[in-house]
Amino acid sequence: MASDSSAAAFGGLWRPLGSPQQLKKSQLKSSRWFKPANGVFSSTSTSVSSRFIFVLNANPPPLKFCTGASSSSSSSSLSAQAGVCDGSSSSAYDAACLCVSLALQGQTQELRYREIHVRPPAVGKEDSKRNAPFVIECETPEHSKRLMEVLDGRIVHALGDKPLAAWAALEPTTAAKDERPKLPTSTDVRDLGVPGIALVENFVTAAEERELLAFLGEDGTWESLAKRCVRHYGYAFRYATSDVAESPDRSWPDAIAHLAHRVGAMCKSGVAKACSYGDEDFDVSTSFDQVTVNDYPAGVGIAPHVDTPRAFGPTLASVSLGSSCVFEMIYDTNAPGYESRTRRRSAGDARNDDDGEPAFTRRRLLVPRRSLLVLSGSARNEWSHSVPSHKSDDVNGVPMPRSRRVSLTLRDVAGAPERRL
Ligand SMILES: O=C(O)CCC(=O)C(=O)O
Ligand SMILES: [Fe+2]
Repeated sequence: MASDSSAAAFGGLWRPLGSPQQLKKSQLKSSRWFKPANGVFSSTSTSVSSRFIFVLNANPPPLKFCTGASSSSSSSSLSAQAGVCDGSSSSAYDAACLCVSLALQGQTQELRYREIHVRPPAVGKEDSKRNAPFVIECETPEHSKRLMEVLDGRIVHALGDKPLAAWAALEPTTAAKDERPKLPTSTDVRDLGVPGIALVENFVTAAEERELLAFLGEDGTWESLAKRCVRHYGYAFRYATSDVAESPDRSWPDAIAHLAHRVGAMCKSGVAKACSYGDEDFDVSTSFDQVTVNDYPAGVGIAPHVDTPRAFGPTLASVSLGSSCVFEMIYDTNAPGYESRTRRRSAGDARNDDDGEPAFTRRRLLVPRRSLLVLSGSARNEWSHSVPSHKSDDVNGVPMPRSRRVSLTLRDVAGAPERRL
């Protein structure tokens, strides 16, 4: 954190926001970025790369600020970035540049603008102007540390009616990432501590697995995504808008109908409930009318996400074929109601906070080949799920090589007028 004198150095433009806790951003869904304990680097601090991430947490107002207001000796070298912005689509980017420029002028004279690079968020994201994470690349880790200290937990006042809050975190070096203690992997959902999750092992036999894979190999065409192929039954899923087609527009072959019926019956029978953690969160009323098949090459996974509740009903089910894998469930503890929903904490909680409270809780579950995984309640709506991309999963110290994995995700299209089952 910068000292009080920095506020004067910034001509009153900045003030500390109090606890950086207020500025934690939910989109930082992994513990990749971190802050040193209490904002202080100790000899045991993780070593950092030259990059840090920087988030502006409000819609940037049209910037009225102009170069004339910054009359420090270094302003001439910075003025190109601190110019007037008309509030158009690039305003978040300009605001980030401006924040960094001010930080450089007021605090770290020896840093020059040419030594950093602000990367705007990926183009085309609808909300890129709000909560936009910027990656700042400095020349050295020392520079990134100093800039983070200056920017983190600050609010910019002179940019218009709406203040912009800044939240920053550092990137650990690759070596430091490898040094982190490995999270334990649960082999039983009841040890996982994620309410509303069930795992039914050996849900399909080896013969059924062969038949399903043979059927999928012959049936229709695959759609290629960046690293995996997908196919949909019942309703198409549109990745660009995270939505499904309005009415069923895909075939519903017998093999798929049979599987959907079996999964639905398993959920209703109470067997899935018996294999679950957190019964009261477990909704078993679903009939499945949409199936997405994911075909993952060896080592490929899927990024953390919550299946959009707008499109899909309260229960998700996934049947794993061809390979086991480790699922990672992530909960953002800054979301309201964390304590009441998560009844246990384990030594495996990932911590990237600076006051001992975990900012994100991460749990790992071994999902065996031929099993049925069911997500409902909190597990479906509040925890994001992912399959991290690894050639080999570490299961409590034992390497488990991953081969090609085909999963069938069964869902119920929210509000669909007709039910197939
Ligand atoms: O591969 C899996 O089991 C999960 C797939 C998934 O999360 C999805 O399709 O939304
Ligand atoms: Fe999913």
